[in-house]
Amino acid sequence: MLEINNYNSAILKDISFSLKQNENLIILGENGAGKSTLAKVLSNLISNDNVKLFGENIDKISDLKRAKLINYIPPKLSIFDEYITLKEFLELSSIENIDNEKIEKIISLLKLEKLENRYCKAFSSGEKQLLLLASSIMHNAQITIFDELTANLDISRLKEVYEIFNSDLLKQKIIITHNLDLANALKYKILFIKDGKIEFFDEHENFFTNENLQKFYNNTILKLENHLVVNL
Ligand SMILES: Nc1ncnc2c1ncn2[C@@H]1O[C@H](COP(=O)(O)OP(=O)(O)OP(=O)(O)O)[C@@H](O)[C@H]1O
Repeated sequence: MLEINNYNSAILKDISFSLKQNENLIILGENGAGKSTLAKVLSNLISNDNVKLFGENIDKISDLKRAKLINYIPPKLSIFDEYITLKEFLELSSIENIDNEKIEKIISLLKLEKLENRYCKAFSSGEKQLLLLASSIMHNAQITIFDELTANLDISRLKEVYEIFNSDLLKQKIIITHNLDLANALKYKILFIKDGKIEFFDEHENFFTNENLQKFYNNTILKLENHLVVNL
């Protein structure tokens, strides 16, 4: 259960909504709308007393407990140790004991065997995003927020990530994306933010109507069969 009440800042305006336990969410909105800022507020990277996690005020929860409850995955991997390998990164992603069997399973699931003992700093953008996904599965928080995880993934990787999002491998998920086809296929609840304000918060089927696509995307999106494509 996640709740935010009347959050205001220079960027976000009167933000209130709640998610039930295990209810997943997609956050949409144009560049600069406030999506990443909202994610940082929800995970207390921007500290506040407007968010409640499972009934408790986020700023009153200990760091360890908060890490178990919510995990923000940023758009880009930051490496503080240039000699850290993928396997070592995954070992550090566990909150509790290091589970080597789980690490091997995740490496195999995401087909990362070739990268296992290589230094993360040299990974391509897409490989770094797969590492972030693997790390989030190791961390296994109650709620994971992905900020543009799929931005650099090729089509077959995108499909694999879609399947992971569609499975129960991760618990509750909040996904920030510009990929409307992914948002449409996942069928999560939708939150659309514009200029720091929530313009839409409801079920998926009420968002992806031709009327809304016109309203929120100014005729730049076409619905072809059940897919959304950019009208170039
Ligand atoms: N630390 C900051 N100080 C000042 N302005 C900021 C700061 N962080 C973000 N902003 C501004 O707040 C607005 C919202 O930024 P945010 O990163 O939340 O947008 P976004 O919706 O995630 O965009 P994008 O889709 O481009 O990633 C932008 O105009 C941005 O320039």
